[in-house]
Amino acid sequence: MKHASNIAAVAALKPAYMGFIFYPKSPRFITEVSAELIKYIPNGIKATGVFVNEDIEVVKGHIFKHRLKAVQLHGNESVAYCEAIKLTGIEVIKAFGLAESFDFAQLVAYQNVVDYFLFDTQTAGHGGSGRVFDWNLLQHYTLDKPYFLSGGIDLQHTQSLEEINDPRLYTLDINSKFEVEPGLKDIDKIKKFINSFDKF
Ligand SMILES: O=C(O)c1ccccc1N[C@@H]1O[C@H](COP(=O)(O)O)[C@@H](O)[C@H]1O
Repeated sequence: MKHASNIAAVAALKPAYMGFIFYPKSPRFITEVSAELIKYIPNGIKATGVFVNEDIEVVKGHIFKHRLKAVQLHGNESVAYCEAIKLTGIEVIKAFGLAESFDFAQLVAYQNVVDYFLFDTQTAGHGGSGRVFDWNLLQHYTLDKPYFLSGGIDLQHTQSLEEINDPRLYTLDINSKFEVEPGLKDIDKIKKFINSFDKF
């Protein structure tokens, strides 16, 4: 999210979270000017900073400056790193890129530190790929911690998403498939997506 009127239009749809990408290599990277717009997000929506292997003091700076309610960590952030962010009092969402080779055992060490896991598609770019992973891999996830499902979710996935019967699936994270251009969300398409569900 980068543009004031687009942020307001998405906020009007009342998502639980709105994400702002503080990763310089992303086409959705927000500058200082666009980061200022976060303050216009209503209290009921969690303004979320998305970071990739960022210096922890830089993350903390954004948390306080922009009054973030959550951070979404998309790199190789350690358990200790997540713990330090958690001490700031905000919600920590730790993202993992899934692929056949993914070792689910590594999640055990994070489970008591983070609020949610986020399962995305494993790519070199760390996220925002628009690619879907094989959701059957989630059969190997044995912990109780609820998770966000992410990675290339599009309008065409509604029915398959409805069929996922997993109480740990906390919410869906949509991104690049609902854009007119990077950082500019397609409001009509998001409305269609929301209205196509009975659950979520
Ligand atoms: O969106 C990005 O550019 C991005 C860059 C680096 C890390 C995370 C990023 N976005 C997050 O990636 C997932 C999946 O997005 P997509 O649906 O595949 O486009 C999502 O959680 C975004 O918040």
